[in-house]
Amino acid sequence: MIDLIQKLPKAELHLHIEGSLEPELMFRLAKKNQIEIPYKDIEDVRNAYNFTNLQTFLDIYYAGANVLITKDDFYDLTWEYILKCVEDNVIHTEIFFDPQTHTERGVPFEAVITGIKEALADAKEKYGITSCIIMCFLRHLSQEEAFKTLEEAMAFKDDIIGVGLDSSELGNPPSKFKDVFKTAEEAGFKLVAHAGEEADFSYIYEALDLLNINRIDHGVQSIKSPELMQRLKDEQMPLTVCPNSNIELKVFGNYKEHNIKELLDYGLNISVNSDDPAYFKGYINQNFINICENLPLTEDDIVTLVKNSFRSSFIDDELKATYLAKVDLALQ
Ligand code: HPA
Ligand SMILES: [Zn+2]
Repeated sequence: MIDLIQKLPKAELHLHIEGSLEPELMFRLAKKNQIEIPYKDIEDVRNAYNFTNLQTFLDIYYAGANVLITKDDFYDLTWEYILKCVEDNVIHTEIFFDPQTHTERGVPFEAVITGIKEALADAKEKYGITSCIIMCFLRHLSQEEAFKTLEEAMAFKDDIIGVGLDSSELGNPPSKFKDVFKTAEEAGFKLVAHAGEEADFSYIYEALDLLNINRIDHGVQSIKSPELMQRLKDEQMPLTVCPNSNIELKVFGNYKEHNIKELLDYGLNISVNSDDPAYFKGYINQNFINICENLPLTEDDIVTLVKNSFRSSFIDDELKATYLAKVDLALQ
């Protein structure tokens, strides 16, 4: 099974670039930029990555992002993630970034997007890896602030395929961002949102009905509503599931309790993703390995999960067909 996971080309659809900041790079950038971080060494960092829920993770994740200052820092961050894509056979990736985490600290929007974009252009040239960029609004901030961020993003519209919604879910429902998502939709952005990660399935209904999203990030709480399950199946609405994240943030007690096999068996459009791999003990292949070792997934299930990742991506139909053919070729 591990062989199969390794050899299949994959797409990743749920990856926060700030969540791919490995402790080694964090230390290097902290030193270069003279930013204080609350860790004495790498082991100290790893010990701190012991989360009890989403918020305890986010506090540490935002603190880590403070070391990112210049365009080159964002380039290096993105390039290191690309090297992991090469290792794990990810041939297409749709990455999230959180501009407000950086602009709030005085880092220009342009430095963030340009650093990411240049690394992705080099990834295409050197490795043939294709990519898109999705800008997320921080849901613990106001809709007004999201509107300001959207306005800033308009200067880089050609570089950003869609908008998303992340950060502290509980108490910040999709309805809070209804107007800004409508404006983003009218401007031609694709729409995604984290929903039903920690909060109940009513957040998934809101994301579908009020934000009109194209994909749900996480969505694992949908299992609590038979009616929602039927709808997600009928619409083949993609759910970008992140197993390691769900275990590290205690959404499920352990891998054996994860519901990905049930969601898949029901007929939902599920893909596997790494979310914040530097914080959650592994990149995409490790996510596949962890679920395979703990759940009765078959080889056909793995192929379905991988094919779903391409089917649910924002690439055009021709490239989708090319990539799906590559999956079939790898199976021969
Ligand atoms: O899993 C997540 N959920 C919400 N916000 C996030 N920001 C990074 N990762 C996450
Ligand atoms: Zn996420």
